[in-house]
Amino acid sequence: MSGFVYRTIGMMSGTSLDGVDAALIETDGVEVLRRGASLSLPYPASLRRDVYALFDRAATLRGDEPDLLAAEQELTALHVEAVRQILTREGEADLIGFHGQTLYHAPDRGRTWQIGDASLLSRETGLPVIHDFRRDDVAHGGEGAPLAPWYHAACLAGEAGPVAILNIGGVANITFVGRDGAILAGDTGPGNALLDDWAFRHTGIACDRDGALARAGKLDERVLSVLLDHPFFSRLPPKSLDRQEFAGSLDRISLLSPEDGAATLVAFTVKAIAQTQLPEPPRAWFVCGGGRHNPALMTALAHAVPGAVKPVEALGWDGDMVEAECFAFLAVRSLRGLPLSAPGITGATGLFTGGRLSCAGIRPELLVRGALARATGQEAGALARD
Ligand SMILES: Nc1ncnc2c1ncn2[C@@H]1O[C@H](COP(=O)(O)OP(=O)(O)OP(=O)(O)O)[C@@H](O)[C@H]1O
Ligand SMILES: CC(=O)N[C@H]1[C@@H]2OC[C@@H](O2)[C@@H](O)[C@@H]1O[C@H](C)C(=O)O
Repeated sequence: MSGFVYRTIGMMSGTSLDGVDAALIETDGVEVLRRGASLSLPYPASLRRDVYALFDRAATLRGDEPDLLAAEQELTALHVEAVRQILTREGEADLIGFHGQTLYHAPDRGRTWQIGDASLLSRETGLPVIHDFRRDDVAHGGEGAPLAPWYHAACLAGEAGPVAILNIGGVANITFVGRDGAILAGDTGPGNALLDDWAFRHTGIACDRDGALARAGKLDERVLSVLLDHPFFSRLPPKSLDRQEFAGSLDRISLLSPEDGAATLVAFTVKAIAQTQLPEPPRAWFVCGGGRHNPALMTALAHAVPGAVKPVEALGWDGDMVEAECFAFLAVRSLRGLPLSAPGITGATGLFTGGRLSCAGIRPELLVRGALARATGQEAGALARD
């Protein structure tokens, strides 16, 4: 253990817009000592609709539009509720890592934007909140994503490379760990987001549950090659995506039946993963994120890549909570000034820390004591534990 151990609640609301995942871990930002309570709170359908509508205008939003602020308040309130429920089960915590909802991600334009009111979250919970994890990385020439490789690598400690951790969320991303422990990471392409949108369009259900549509359909090779004809796929990792980057793909499959369209989208996600250029083929692929619940995706993946394909539960992890736990871990790294950026992970020009601290909810005397503790060489965790 290299420092003070923090009981930290991490929260992620991912690109699938399915809701907020929250998990408490005990960590010093280098190792994970304990995984505690976790939960998911679904977005109400109206909030999902409201955020979805914001995606379409994200590039031109200023940040003070009433509908944007209303969505931000509502999703922050859901995070406050998630913290309350975790605290009911865990008693106390030191810190919150708050990812927020990515609205817009364009590192090539120097922007990545996660909405969520960290100051309100801190006031409502009385805890310090680390947020805005991606901005500094972009400022240092990085992609701003993925950041989870830090957590994947910490949890993999002792597992011999070459292995891959594959997250299939709304977007899919990979962490490759070589024999020598070197990490190469990046988004691979679409995950479930297109399939969710397609399923919703045809069935009114928010995802292709258990791959039912895709398993009844046939992949259209010609359409698949059109989908794969996108400049993102000729880039080498590290690289990242905005959720909406491939939204136009749905127009390209619009003439297919619901089943064939779903089968083609599954093949799109899987082919994009399989063709990602890695230093050597992983001997095992451990899959986390909601996509591992889709048997159509998992079966297609097992056929498309060399090496074993298993859910991360094979490593003893909870594949639905990896990202929430990750933002708890990264919050502690941020508090301690440890790196969140690295050239092999995000393409940043060096090792840099990131994230912002909101202490709006902390009693002033604790802040003063926290500052004193830091000045005398103790760690800031003393601040919230007091
Ligand atoms: N039983 C299931 N059958 C099919 N798909 C499922 C099932 N359960 C979950 N999913 C998929 O998983 C998605 C949610 O995955 P997850 O929570 O990992 O995404 P996210 O965290 O929002 O995304 P990201 O990692 O891109 O931020 C759902 O939108 C759905 O597509
Ligand atoms: C900009 C943004 O929010 N990116 C997400 C998204 O969801 C999956 C993939 O795209 C990944 O790059 C990232 O999230 C995870 C938690 C990450 O940063 O590792």
